Amino acid sequence: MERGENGGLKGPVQVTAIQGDVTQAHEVAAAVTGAHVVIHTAGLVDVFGRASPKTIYEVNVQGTQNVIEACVQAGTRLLVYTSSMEVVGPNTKGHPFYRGNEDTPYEAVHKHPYPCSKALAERLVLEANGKKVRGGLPLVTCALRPTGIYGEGHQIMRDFYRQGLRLGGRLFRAIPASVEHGRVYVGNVAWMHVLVARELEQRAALMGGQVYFCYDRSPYKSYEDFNMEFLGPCGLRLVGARPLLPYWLLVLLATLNALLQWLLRPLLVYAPLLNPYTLAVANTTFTVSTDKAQRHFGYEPLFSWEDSRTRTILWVQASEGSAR
Ligand SMILES: NC(=O)C1=CN([C@@H]2O[C@H](COP(=O)(O)OP(=O)(O)OC[C@H]3O[C@@H](n4cnc5c(N)ncnc54)[C@H](O)[C@@H]3O)[C@@H](O)[C@H]2O)C=CC1
Ligand SMILES: C[C@@H](CO)CCC[C@@H](C)[C@H]1CC[C@H]2[C@@H]3[C@H](O)CC4=CC(=O)CC[C@]4(C)[C@H]3CC[C@]12C
Repeated sequence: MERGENGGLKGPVQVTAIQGDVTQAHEVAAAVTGAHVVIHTAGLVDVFGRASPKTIYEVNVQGTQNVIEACVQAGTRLLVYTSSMEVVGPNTKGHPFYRGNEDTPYEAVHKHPYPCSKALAERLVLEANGKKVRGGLPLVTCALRPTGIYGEGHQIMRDFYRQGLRLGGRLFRAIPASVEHGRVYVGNVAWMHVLVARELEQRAALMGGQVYFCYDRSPYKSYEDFNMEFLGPCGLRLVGARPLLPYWLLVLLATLNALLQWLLRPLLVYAPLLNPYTLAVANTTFTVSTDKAQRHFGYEPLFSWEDSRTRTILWVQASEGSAR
């Protein structure tokens, strides 16, 4: 094997897939045994009410506890956790987080099961830093907090695309263009995980117990305007310079959806995109501006904004066939 541009090994890599459920401690233990470093990215991402709060807790919190325990038992010293911007905010009060970094003071108050579970899991991971693993050496942990991830495989983007096609090539603006969202390309999120996994052992004193936002050079835009960077070249247009519906009406619709979800629960899972939580997140500015990952372990985005955009557009276009 030879060395690539970034100093990493280049060439064929052997991967062994082991399927398992993070809520089952023995399955996690079997997967972790013999590993030098663990990247724990499994999670139940549900802000739509598809899964129960109990299931979200079991997967995201209990599952993470199982991963930590497995590292301790197996003597695995290095653990990288995929956390989320959601452990910080937007909070229930709708306070904007504008160009914030890892040290920006912010009142992180949550009620929704998903951010609550991610916050609890992140705390478990950070508190486990320094814990003795089998053999007596200390565990070194850190948590990465991606902002909204986009790229190939982004299901919500595909849903918006299909909805736009059904509406004759149009989407209707619901959120003011002035509400900005931090977004990060999936390839850069993955790259940051690889770098952390590579550097954590050598830089344990600096990186152990730390959190890092996952960021790149994707532009700050509203959720809808950002999606149009990809959906526009695929033939859709966003109608309205301002939201077409007044905010109070969106709140009413979101509340009705939540009520319907509750009423229909015994019969079926009604989980539309719009609910009071997703509306609040979409309608609150949350943007990150930091260089902590660059300072601590030399992170630079592997994919430029232009590459990330092109790759995502190609993926949306490729999904067109299956959309009709
Ligand atoms: N999608 C986003 O915008 C963001 C996601 N994240 C985090 O990134 C991670 C990956 O999320 P996505 O790729 O978006 O979601 P995803 O749903 O595509 O991936 C989650 C993965 O976890 C696996 N998983 C779920 N329950 C499991 C269980 N009980 N045992 C083992 N594996 C299980 C799923 O099979 C899936 O492969 C999650 O931890 C999520 O919280 C963080 C910030 C933003
Ligand atoms: C009101 C609608 C009008 O078009 C738009 C609704 C969009 C929402 C479904 C999304 C807006 C913001 C998204 C969340 C954000 O990117 C942060 C996230 C981080 C995570 O860790 C998981 C996913 C998510 C909560 C993401 C989910 C979808 C939105 C709420």
